[in-house]
Amino acid sequence: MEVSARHIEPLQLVRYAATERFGPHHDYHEYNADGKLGSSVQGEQRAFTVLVFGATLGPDAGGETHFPHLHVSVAPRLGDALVWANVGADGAPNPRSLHEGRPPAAGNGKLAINVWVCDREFTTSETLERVVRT
Ligand SMILES: O=C(O)CCC(=O)C(=O)O
Ligand SMILES: [Fe+2]
Repeated sequence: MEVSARHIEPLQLVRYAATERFGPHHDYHEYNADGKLGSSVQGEQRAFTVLVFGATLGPDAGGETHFPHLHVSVAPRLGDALVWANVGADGAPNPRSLHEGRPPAAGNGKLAINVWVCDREFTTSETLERVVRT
């Protein structure tokens, strides 16, 4: 798959206060019964996620990005980026990309930026309501 900066969705900032979490989910868009990618704006698929951490959380501060199927947990560190594929080489959603944002422990917050790299050019000509979503 060829990618360029034009394949990047509008960036999404995620901010967690202490104890807030983002439960297990996939970043890819699911296919509806009619064969369309349900939450996709322009038929694009989120092929890759680049999660850029905007805060450092120490060893007991929680806030890890956890991949249950892979038994991998990554602690946030300011400026680090975690990159993974949400789809296989054939472009099909890969359920093993399941991940969650664990809650920061009391007294900690977490910031990150989602950079979703899609399988096609993403234009922002659509209305804002359709582009800004989770
Ligand atoms: O906060 C995290 O570690 C993960 C965030 C995430 O998965 C998302 O925003 O889609
Ligand atoms: Fe995610």
